[in-house]
Amino acid sequence: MTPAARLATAIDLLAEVMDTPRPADAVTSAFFRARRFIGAKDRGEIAALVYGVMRHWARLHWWLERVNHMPDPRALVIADCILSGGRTADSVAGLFNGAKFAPAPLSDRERKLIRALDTHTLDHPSQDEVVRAEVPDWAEPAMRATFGDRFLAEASAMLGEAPLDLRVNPVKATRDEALKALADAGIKATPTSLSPVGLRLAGRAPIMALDAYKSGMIEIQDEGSQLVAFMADARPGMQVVDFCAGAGGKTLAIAAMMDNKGRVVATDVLEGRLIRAKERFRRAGLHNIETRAIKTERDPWVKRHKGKFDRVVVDAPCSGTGTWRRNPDSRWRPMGPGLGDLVPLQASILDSAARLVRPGGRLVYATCSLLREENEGQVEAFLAAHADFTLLPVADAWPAAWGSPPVSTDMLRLTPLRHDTDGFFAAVLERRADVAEADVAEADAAEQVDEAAGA
Ligand SMILES: C[S@@+](CC[C@H](N)C(=O)[O-])C[C@H]1O[C@@H](n2cnc3c(N)ncnc32)[C@H](O)[C@@H]1O
Repeated sequence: MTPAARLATAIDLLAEVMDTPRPADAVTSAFFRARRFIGAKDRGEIAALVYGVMRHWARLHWWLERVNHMPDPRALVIADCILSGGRTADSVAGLFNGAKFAPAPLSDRERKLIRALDTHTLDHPSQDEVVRAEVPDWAEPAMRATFGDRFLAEASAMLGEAPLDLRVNPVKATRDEALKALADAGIKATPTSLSPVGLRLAGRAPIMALDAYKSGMIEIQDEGSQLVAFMADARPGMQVVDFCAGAGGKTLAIAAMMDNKGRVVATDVLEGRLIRAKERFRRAGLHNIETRAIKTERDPWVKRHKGKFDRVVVDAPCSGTGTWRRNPDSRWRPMGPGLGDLVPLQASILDSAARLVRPGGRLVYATCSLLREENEGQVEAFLAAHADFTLLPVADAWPAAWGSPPVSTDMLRLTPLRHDTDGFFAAVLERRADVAEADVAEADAAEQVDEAAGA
């Protein structure tokens, strides 16, 4: 494809992304599936143009507003070419030439636009901090409350692309064996510094086409997500629930730690996700996982299995603020419920899932959010309401066999700035081993009153 044809295709893709509430990665995959004639290199460059616009969204809108131009897909791509791509106005005019497969020629208004933007760059001293840091209004107060004077530094660390990380499946291979398999396929990777089974790729690579992936030797998983799964310290023979298992990213890591011994129950309210997860479990050679769709977090299954599990992991639905590098569009149109609905839902899920933990067992609460109210705030509220649980510091929760813990704090808080992982949070709550029968009976009675009241 010519550079002009790539630009024209990028404008079409951006228009589709802007025209739907669906996540950009899903729209992009469907767009290229419908245009199989576009080669891998061109696909990469077209996606990079569109993702560039989404990463520069606030600043591009700031500039377009300043020069009084509508932020339509053409204008956004034109502005990004000049402000971030370093193109001159003349070179942009040369690409919008109306030739076959090229974008239509610039209108008079667009000609004025490129002259106004010529020689400028994305950042401008008059931009507010939130514009420079690409933070949407809905997240600003919570991010400021979380980070205080580190707000700009933490937010700025999320402007770039996330690295591509892999988790080596210990049931199938060692990290050295996986490194060799990747090297044999011409892919450069290095061991991750925090996860003992992680690999970080030097760039992008078609991982899913590799034998090492198809045979279950490696999985795509951010290093931070791997660390969250290890916080469960799931051991062979244990009974474990992954309560919000989704497509099974953490379930895979947890079950692999158990070396196929014991049982993992992966539950979720979305059955479709669990069905997709099953294929991943099969590929990974893990036979100790069963899936169970639940209607809500208060599904009768939970009551029937009260106090039965050594480990219960709650990877709660959240704002996803920790994954902004990976999904830049999600900051501009949060998918699903907003913070006002998420926070009570997280509390309700945690409260219900806690019933599954046996005395002496552990509850792991995790999110891919950076926001205090979804993280420490939830844990503090839970502990205040559940005297039979205590917080286990990371060093005490971390699996002894996995070397030193990644942090020395009470809870695991990972940010792109400080750990170069996605933003993740995890806290381990241990249920007192001596929970008396009387306490359990009292909790049962309270629960029956709640149920009778329709809570
Ligand atoms: C952060 S995602 C889980 C990601 C997954 N653990 C992984 O590592 O791939 C949160 C999941 O919670 C599920 N969920 C939402 N509401 C729920 C509820 N009330 N009870 C249980 N799961 C719920 C969502 O369907 C979603 O799959």
